[in-house]
Order: sequence, then structure tokens, then C-alpha cells
Amino acid sequence: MKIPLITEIQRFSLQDGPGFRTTVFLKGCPLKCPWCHNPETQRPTKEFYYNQARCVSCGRCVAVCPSGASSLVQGPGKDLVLQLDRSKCINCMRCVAVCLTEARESVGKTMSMEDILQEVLSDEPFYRNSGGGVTISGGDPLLYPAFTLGLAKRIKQRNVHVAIETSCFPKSWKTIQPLLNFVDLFIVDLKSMNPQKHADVIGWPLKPILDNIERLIESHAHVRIHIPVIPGFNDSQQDFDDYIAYLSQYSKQLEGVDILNYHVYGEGKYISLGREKEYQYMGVKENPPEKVLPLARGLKLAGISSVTIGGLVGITESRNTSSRDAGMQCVA
Ligand SMILES: C[S@@+](CC[C@H](N)C(=O)[O-])C[C@H]1O[C@@H](n2cnc3c(N)ncnc32)[C@H](O)[C@@H]1O
Ligand code: SF4
Ligand code: SF4
Ligand code: SF4
Repeated sequence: MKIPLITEIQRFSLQDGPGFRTTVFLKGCPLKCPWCHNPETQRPTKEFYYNQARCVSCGRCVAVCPSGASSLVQGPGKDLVLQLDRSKCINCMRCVAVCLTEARESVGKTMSMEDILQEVLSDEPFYRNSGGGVTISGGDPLLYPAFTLGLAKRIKQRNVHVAIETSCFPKSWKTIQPLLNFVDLFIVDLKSMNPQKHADVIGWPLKPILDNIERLIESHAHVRIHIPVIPGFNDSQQDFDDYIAYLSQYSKQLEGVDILNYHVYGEGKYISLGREKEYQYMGVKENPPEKVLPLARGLKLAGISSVTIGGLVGITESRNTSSRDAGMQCVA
């Protein structure tokens, strides 16, 4: 079984499903959404953040670096400054271990299934009181189907609600089907309805994703759709109409749709990972919330009962009640 690194276990999360949740972020994703706010979860291997503001140019990392990726060079004044050449880095993490100021921070932790379970189940009483549970996210949990299945099973054994947040990318339904018995809610991201744009920009075909959504619905799984609305990518009226036309076919079966307006929270992480050059959205302004209202209204008019802008923030529902029945924030 392929075991993922964990980038974070986020407690008291309100946006990754109903109620109070703990979200487990797995490291690794085969898609390449250029706006992704979790760039640290894209690569499956360990890497590190470098926060220049915390660096005191002590040179400890230079002394241990086996590849010459870290060096001290003359700065603009007389002082030496640290220079980091990530192209030489072999991710040995020695520099992280010796840095005393936390200018270097490791991303991706090795954890056993038992460690993860212990941490996520420590908030069981909060889940019961709020109708919450555990969300497995990333990266993409379906990159690690056996691990995700194992984790979901163990959490379900404690009668705790399990959600997974995924782009549903696998080309084979066989990867997803075994999860049906152990996952209470599939939160599926639909990044574009345009097959060409989907393949060109995200690097993955749209068709298998739509097939998987349809199979989930046919299997009576609880499904919420996330639509990230990204400036210049899928925020035109044509894009909105395409989403509405497709999702209206499933208006009665879907739990709901959450519209996620693009935000810039990932910017600092791209810089700390040394990937600012590949982040095409650096400096791109967020759309005003009213930009997505035509999409929200269109989805409501198409008969989708639960449509939110921003996700299920603060929703309370009793356990074993689907979010379809919950009193959630509705728009339009
Ligand atoms: C980081 S993804 C992880 C789970 C899975 N890989 C997916 O794409 O659904 C979690 C959610 O964050 C959303 N997201 C990613 N970057 C975003 C951004 N810059 N602004 C708004 N939402 C974003 C995605 O659309 C998805 O709904
Ligand atoms: S060990 Fe830390 S503080 Fe010292 S030079 Fe390296 S990054 Fe900067
Ligand atoms: S992780 Fe990279 S920069 Fe740090 S010591 Fe190892 S090779 Fe050098
Ligand atoms: S699929 Fe999710 S985790 Fe992967 S790049 Fe896209 S938004 Fe990020």
C-alpha cells in the first residue's frame, strides 16, 4: 500500500464538509491546477519552505548541505546573505534539522495510520455535537486509494462521518467503487466543463471525471460539487451556462453545489517553496463575490436546493442526517 506523507491535520475546520471537521491533507496530486492554493500538497515527496524574513545568515545550513544548493554570498551591503539554488537541492532535509530560526520548515510528515487515527478521533465529541466528522483531502486522496479506503474504514468503525475532497480523477471506476461503503460524502471538484481547457490547463481529461461523478450518483452516493471560479479561466457567462446545463441533470440527486471564488491564500506558499515563477496567478485580483451570483442563481433555478458561495461554513446538522436536509447557507 502506498502511504502518503501528511502536510497537515487541520482541526476545527468549517469549510470541508458539514459541522466541525478535522481535515487530513495528503501530499500528492496528479493534476496541475495553476491557481491551486495548496501547492505544498501537489508533489508527493518531502520538500521545505524557506522563509527569508526569518533567516539570520548564520550559515549552519550551508555547512551541512551536501549538494551546494545553499551558500552564503555577498549581499547588497557588506553582509553575507543566503543564496538558495533549488535546482541543486536533493531534499535531504539536513538544513531543516540545523536551522535554529525556523527559516526552513519541512513540508510532509511521515505518519502511521494509528497516529493519524489517534489525532483525528481526539475530537470525536465535537463531531457528534456539530454533525461533523473527518475529511480526507490533499492533494488528492484518490492518488492513494488503498490508504484512503483503510483510513475511511477505521474512522467509520467509530461511527464518525467521513468525507473525501477529490477531483475524482482516476480513469477507472474500480478505484473509487470500494469507497462507497465507507465514505458518507464525496465532495467533487469540477474545474471546467470545457474538455479542451480542462486537458490543456489542468493536464487531465474531463471525461473520466464526469463518468465518475455519474457513477457516484447512480450508486446513490452523497455528492456535493465544488466549483472553483477562477478569473479568466472559468468565470465567463458561457462557463456558468455550461455548469448549469450539466448539473441541472442531477439537481434532485446532488447534495448541493458550493461555489468557491478564487482567492490568493496560496501566494505566500509558492514563494516559500521557491515556485513563484510557475505561479501564473501571482498578483491576480480576486473576483468580487457578486461575480458568481449569476452562477449561484442559475443553479438554484435549475432546482439544486443547496447552493452556497464559500462552502458549508458553520452548518449544523444532526448525525446521520444528510446535508441535503440541513439548514445551510443558501444563496439566490
Ligand atoms: C486544494 S483542493 C484538494 C482536493 C482535490 N484535489 C480537489 O481539487 O478537490 C480543495 C479545494 O480547494 C479549491 N481551491 C484550490 N485552489 C483554490 C483557490 N486558489 N481559490 C479557491 N479555491 C481553491 C479546489 O477547487 C478544491 O475545491
Ligand atoms: S540555518 Fe537557517 S537562519 Fe541560518 S542561514 Fe540557514 S536558513 Fe538562514
Ligand atoms: S534539503 Fe537541499 S538545500 Fe537543504 S541541505 Fe539538503 S540539499 Fe541542501
Ligand atoms: S486537483 Fe486539487 S490539489 Fe490538485 S492541483 Fe488541483 S486544486 Fe490543487
